Order: sequence, then structure tokens, then C-alpha cells
Amino acid sequence: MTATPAHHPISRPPLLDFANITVIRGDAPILDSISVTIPDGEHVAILGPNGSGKSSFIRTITREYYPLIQEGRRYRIMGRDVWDVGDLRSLLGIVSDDLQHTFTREITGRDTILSGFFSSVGLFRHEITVAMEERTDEILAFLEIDHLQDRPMTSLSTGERRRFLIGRALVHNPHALIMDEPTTSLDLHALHTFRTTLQKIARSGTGVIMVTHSLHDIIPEISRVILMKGGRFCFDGPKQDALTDQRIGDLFEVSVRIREENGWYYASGY
Ligand SMILES: Nc1ncnc2c1ncn2[C@@H]1O[C@H](COP(=O)(O)OP(=O)(O)OP(=O)(O)O)[C@@H](O)[C@H]1O
Repeated sequence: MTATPAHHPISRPPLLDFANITVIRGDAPILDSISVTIPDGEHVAILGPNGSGKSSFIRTITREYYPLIQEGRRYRIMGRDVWDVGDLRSLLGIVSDDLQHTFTREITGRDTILSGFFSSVGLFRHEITVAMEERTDEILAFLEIDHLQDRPMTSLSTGERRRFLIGRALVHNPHALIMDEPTTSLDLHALHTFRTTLQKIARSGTGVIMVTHSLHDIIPEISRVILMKGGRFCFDGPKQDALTDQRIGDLFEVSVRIREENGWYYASGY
């Protein structure tokens, strides 16, 4: 199935086209003069230590945080400077812990996915069409979670809940799935299932953009890695150039050895 949009035309504008993006919170910049262009459909990881500004960067994409208006600023998403925030968020599939924490009521997995059509947390008096039901069935099958669809979200494990949130994010065939620390609190089995799901999504044509502090989140399909520290992007380039002993050691301020195995990267010796 095309759970994700293999049909997006090739000549789309970049997903993100940012220049000189600075966000101030309190009295200090939490994002400091960030410039980055991410083409539509590209898979990118943004790797950085705790407090480096990764979540703030995601919140700037989703317009929860606004950058300063200053000379040379470019704040363009999918070719546009001005967005209705609801429209923007439905074209970007966002999966974050912030979102997961909002699903605390007794809502089933299926209804969680359906609620993505309305950008709501749960279903109220929303009119569900046959097309929406069919799309939900496709997504459930694609993510291999159909057997869990009638269970309340509160009874599902963290990994299972996360897959339903991905399903919710996929309803509109988003240009990209944007994830914040997607594997936090997953055990080895859940991690394996999650990574397999993510690889499937990446291969189906949807861009995968994730912020993380773990090398093991970087699926082989991700070829570009941005290193982030102190609210700045300090490296942006091919994965094999980013994930070196020296660069990762400097990033996390610890001596580390990086090993690659079948496209996956591991850190040891710290
Ligand atoms: N609304 C806010 N008000 C004040 N400071 C903030 C706000 N949001 C973020 N910060 C600060 O900005 C810095 C970056 O935070 P952010 O959550 O973006 O980092 P992170 O890289 O996602 O961290 P982690 O890996 O621990 O989740 C931190 O020092 C944080 O305290």
C-alpha cells in the first residue's frame, strides 16, 4: 500500500528553507542563527546532546516557537512563508513525546488514527467518511497494528502507542514525518519493531526527519546528519563524515569509538 506519498512530484520546493533563524527564550538564544535547507523527501537526522536545542528546532518548524525578525532571515516551509498553523501541521506528520502525553483519555488506537483527519485528540462530533475509514484500514495494515486497533491507548505499551501516533501522522500523506526522540523508553524488541516501521516509511517516499541523541535511531536510509550543540548546527553533511570518533566525541564531550555495521552506527568506549 502507499501509506505514504510515493506520488509526490519531484519538483517540489524544499521542505525547509531556513536562513538566520534565531529563537530567544528567557534572555538567551536557544536557536542561534540556524541556516538549513532540506529538500522534500530527504531523510535527515539532527543529532545533539541534551539541551542542545533539538526540540526547540522542531517547535520552530511547527510554529510553536517563532524566530526573531532580523536581516537575512528566511523562514520558508514547503515554499511558503505564511501558513495557517493547522494546515501546516497536517502536511507535516509530527510525532513527539509532547503529543504522546496528550493521549491520556480512553480513546482506542483506531480512533487515535482517525483523529488525525481533524487534528484533534480524540473524536467528538466529527463526521467520519468511508474514505477516512478506508485510509485508516490501509495505515493499520501498513504499520501492522490492526490487531491492536480496538484497545484503548492507555492500555498499550509505549512502543505500540507510538506506532498509532505515527499512523495518526500519516493520514494526510504528509511530506515528511518529523520525530522528536522517537525511541525514548522502547525496549529492544519495541526498538526493533519501530526501526523496521520507520525504514518502511522512509522507503515508501515520505521524508523522515528526526532529532535524537542516540546513534541507534539513525536508520540506514538516513544519509545526511546534522550535528547540533548550544543552539547551533555545527556540522551538516554525509552521515559517514558526521559519525566519526572525533566529531561525536567533540559533540558529546566524551571520548568515544564509533563503529559501523551494515549501515547502522554504534558508539562504545565511553
Ligand atoms: N520555553 C522555554 N523557555 C526557556 N528556556 C527554554 C524553553 N524551551 C527551551 N528552552 C531551553 O533551551 C535549551 C534547549 O532545549 P531543547 O528542549 O530544545 O533541547 P533538546 O536538545 O531537545 O534537549 P533534550 O535532548 O534534553 O530533549 C535548554 O537549555 C532549554 O532549557
